[in-house]
Amino acid sequence: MREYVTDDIIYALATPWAQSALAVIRVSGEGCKALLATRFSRPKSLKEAGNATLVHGYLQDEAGKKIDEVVAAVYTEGHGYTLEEALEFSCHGSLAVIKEILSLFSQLGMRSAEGGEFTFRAFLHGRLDLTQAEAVQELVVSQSERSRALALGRLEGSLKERISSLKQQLMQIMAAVEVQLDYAEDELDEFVFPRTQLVDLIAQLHHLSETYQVGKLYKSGARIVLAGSTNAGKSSLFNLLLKQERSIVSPINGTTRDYIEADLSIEGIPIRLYDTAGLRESSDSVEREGIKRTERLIGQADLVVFLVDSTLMGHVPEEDERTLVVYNKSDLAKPPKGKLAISAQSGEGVDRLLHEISTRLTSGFSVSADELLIIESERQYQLLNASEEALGRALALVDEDIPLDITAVELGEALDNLGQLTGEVTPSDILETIFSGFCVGK
Ligand SMILES: Nc1nc2c(c(=O)[nH]1)N(C=O)[C@@H](CNc1ccc(C(=O)N[C@@H](CCC(=O)O)C(=O)O)cc1)CN2
Ligand SMILES: Nc1nc2c(ncn2[C@@H]2O[C@H](COP(=O)(O)OP(=O)(O)OP(=O)(O)O)[C@@H](O)[C@H]2O)c(=O)[nH]1
Ligand SMILES: [Mg+2]
Repeated sequence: MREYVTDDIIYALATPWAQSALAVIRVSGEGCKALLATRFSRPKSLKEAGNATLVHGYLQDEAGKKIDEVVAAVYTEGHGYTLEEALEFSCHGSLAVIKEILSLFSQLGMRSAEGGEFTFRAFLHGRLDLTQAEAVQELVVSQSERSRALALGRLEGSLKERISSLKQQLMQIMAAVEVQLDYAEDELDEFVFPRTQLVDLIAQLHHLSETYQVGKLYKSGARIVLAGSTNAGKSSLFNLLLKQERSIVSPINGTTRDYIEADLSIEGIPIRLYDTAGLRESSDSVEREGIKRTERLIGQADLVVFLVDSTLMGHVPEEDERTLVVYNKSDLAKPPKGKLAISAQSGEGVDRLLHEISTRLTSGFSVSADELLIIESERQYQLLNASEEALGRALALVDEDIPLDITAVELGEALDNLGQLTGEVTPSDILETIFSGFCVGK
């Protein structure tokens, strides 16, 4: 993998490659103001502009031909997102304009940025630690109100602060051990290992790493399959949830053949929802293939919403943690008492169903889904686990009265893992992997 060079001038389109009202092209690196002043209609204004100022003018080519009328936002060194001297050009969002400006920038000898390179520089110059840098991308890709709010919290440093507190506690334990190792035993009062603190620290680490279950759900979402006999109302419910007539609804049994999928969000959880072919014995080979696919989807689902037609009842499967039985057509027939009932026609009971779905998906978590600090990065999860495991080993060593210097090694490893989390001791190839997953221009 290519190492990021960090002392040159980089540029990138920060908005989509598409026609729009405005487009933003950002530039970062020492000397970018003076360099771009050579292609700006008001070179002196740009060169001398102070931090956080806007300069209006034209970008023009070497021959002085105007490319576009733009507004340049100016950041001086020590300011702005990257903490480097930087510029942002807001131009007209035409593909022709964007192409010409990018080609102008390339001719000037600046380098087109790799994914995540602006954020990498922000990290390098200390604006963000690694948990905050990861939160930037998590914020960019967040799709629900909740994952947005959680990512913003991490960007503001909620996770960084929590890790810092955990590190502080660990270092206190390590300091006590060091004192004991550094001085001969007879110089000290009898040493008591701070066992309670260590046990407590392990519990805190465990709690934080367990929030990944929730984070993963809000980030990657869940697959929900609507299943049931033909005519139970699966397609009607599918359309109702999507607020759109996506799937064909008809009183004919076996209307849906191939499954249909769509995305929605239920109480902040991203959901991929499947409408499937109704289950019944069929002599039609096409329908049988559809039913086979339904069965395959059921096998892969995080949750199966099994619809039962209350007017017919028919086959009702066992409820389990992956299967939610729902009685439809409550407007026509009374469903059994105490069971979840809806009318996909009138919408009655659907809010309760949505809430039940969200409860099901978050049940079994050892931390509350309402937790304010939640991690969603697998990297962070693994480092927290590694740290927790090292502390677990340290505790076992203490309890077996093994010499303290061996315990100290485990404590050191736990600290090292926390350091990798925030990026103090993260090898450069790992950093590259993290940042290269970001959007270009971020
Ligand atoms: N135009 C623009 N919008 C953006 C960004 C950006 O880089 N440019 N961001 C990035 O992707 C995010 C915001 N991040 C930023 C962080 C710090 C500063 C900044 O200039 N900080 C000032 C101090 C500000 C203050 O005092 O409140 C500084 O360092 O002097 C700017 C943007 C989202 N919106
Ligand atoms: N009265 C009433 N009719 C409903 C309700 N839900 C669905 N229906 C009707 O039941 C019939 C079957 O509905 P669909 O949504 O096509 O059923 P399905 O489960 O997708 O059926 P297949 O695709 O054949 O498996 C249609 O005529 C719907 O209008 C309901 O809650 N109340
Ligand atoms: Mg259907």
